[in-house]
Amino acid sequence: MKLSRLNSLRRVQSGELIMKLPDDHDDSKRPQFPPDSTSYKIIDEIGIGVSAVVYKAICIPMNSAVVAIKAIDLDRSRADFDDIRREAKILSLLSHPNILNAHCSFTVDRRLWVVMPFMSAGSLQSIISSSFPDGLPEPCIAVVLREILHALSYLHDQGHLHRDIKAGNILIDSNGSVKLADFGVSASIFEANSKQGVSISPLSTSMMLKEVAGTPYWMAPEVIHSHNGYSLKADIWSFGITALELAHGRPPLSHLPPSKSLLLKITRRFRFSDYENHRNCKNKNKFSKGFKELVASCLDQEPSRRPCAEKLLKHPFFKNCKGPDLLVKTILQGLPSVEERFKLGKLQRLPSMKTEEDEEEEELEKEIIKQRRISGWNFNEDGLELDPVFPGENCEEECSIIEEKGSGDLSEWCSGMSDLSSPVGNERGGGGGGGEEEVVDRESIVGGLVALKRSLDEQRRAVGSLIELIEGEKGGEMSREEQMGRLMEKMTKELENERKRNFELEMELEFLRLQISAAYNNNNNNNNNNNNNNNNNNNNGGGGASTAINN
Ligand SMILES: Nc1ncnc2c1ncn2[C@@H]1O[C@H](COP(=O)(O)OP(=O)(O)OP(=O)(O)O)[C@@H](O)[C@H]1O
Repeated sequence: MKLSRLNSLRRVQSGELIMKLPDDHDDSKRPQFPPDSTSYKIIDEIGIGVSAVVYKAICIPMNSAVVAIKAIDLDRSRADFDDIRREAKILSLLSHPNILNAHCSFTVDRRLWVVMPFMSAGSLQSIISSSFPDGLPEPCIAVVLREILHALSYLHDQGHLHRDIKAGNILIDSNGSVKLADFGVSASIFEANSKQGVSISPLSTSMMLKEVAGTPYWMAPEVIHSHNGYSLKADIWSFGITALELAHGRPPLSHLPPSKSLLLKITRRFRFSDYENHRNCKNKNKFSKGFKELVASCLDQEPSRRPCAEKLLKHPFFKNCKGPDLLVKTILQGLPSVEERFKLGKLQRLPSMKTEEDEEEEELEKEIIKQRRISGWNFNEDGLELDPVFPGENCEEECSIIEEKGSGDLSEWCSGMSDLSSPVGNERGGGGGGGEEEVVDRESIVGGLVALKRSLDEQRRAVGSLIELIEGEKGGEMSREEQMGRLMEKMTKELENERKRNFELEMELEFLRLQISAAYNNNNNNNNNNNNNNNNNNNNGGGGASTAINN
């Protein structure tokens, strides 16, 4: 999911938008791919996102060169027309071996087709989810991270933020070359500041962006909640999260829905300094000290303390880093093709494919949730993970719970909400009694709602299985096309529901944001009133103060 301005694409008509995106500054050097759909023949589907489908295709007039086409549904896309134009402009000015440029793009009906070089191994995210669910070997992570740092160093030098660094946007070719892709939410710091009327100097720390953009699990805390905005170092945070994603096979907090992970980042601080408490965790020797240090430096809460890409490239972690052919030998050999992986992944995503193990895991998770409330998050350098902290518990117990099952559900949300509803009173020693009662009340209500939601989910799943069963019985008579059609219909519905849910969660988040600012405003007003009272009392002499307090 990407957060960006809501779309205003209704005015885009077929054929209205045609852009050429040179992959080299010198137009004469590069092949000109035709910007019309009849020149391309789609071979296979290789990926699907929230608002786009990616195809493997050939370009007939270009000697049937293999390409990838990302077909973005303009009605569903959250990016607006200006964003798309800006992405095209940014891409056309960039030229780096670790950045994937598009050949050209144009509209076909209500879709924007972006024609790109085909990276035959697909994204690292798809590689990991199909063949390395527990993460990549460290020497391979080093190769990938170094190549991405080269891309970032180049981008940042030009004043651009990528704003969506993650394994899903890192593509690998058959020769092991690594490229950063998807500049859909990228931004130019110069552009943003000239829009805001700020005078520009490339080294100025005042070059700040304010728009919330990116994918929640990878977003830097300052992107979500800073009043001053954020800058290039937001990409360094996402780079650190990507390093964890490559190491563990998933980003931290990904067991929570995206909006909850955002909320936790707003309400909690990841305190790196506390990691010493977690020395006893398992897996502590899985990663080198150099790797842990590199990641820790990128995940510093304070953006200015995070090293820039150029400096990270000099980190000792990269000292013995191998070339991209290591990826060919270690990762690509025997890897199913991107098309095969996509088809397999599609089947695995079907609800009926839920295994008994998954269900057991859910049960255990529910049990843990009943017993635990999370009071914070720590970056655990040894375990290389963001760990939840449970109040008054020792590390070993925490770690075993985290490692067994992860954690989190609406009870965390609830504990987050209790803090949100009274942040000022709790933190500043004011507020008085009643807070605890409110938390308990809220918890029991949320507990009830959680139970209700689960029971509805269970029923939904049961009905789903029933439908599957009935469809399965008919399956013998159905042609393969019919079956695929039904499957597509079902998946489209699921996707639509997911989009609705995400939208609702975003609305909830917005509501909570408003609550926070209202709470702060109230508190400021109260403080002002108290100050005024104190001033009045001081003017009236010592006796007046006690009268005001008693009242
Ligand atoms: N140029 C390409 N060459 C080969 N495979 C590609 C190419 N572009 C995308 N893919 C494949 O298609 C998948 C989906 O691409 P897409 O850009 O929609 O993914 P995403 O970044 O995971 O989604 P989103 O942008 O919605 O967050 C990728 O995971 C990758 O495997």
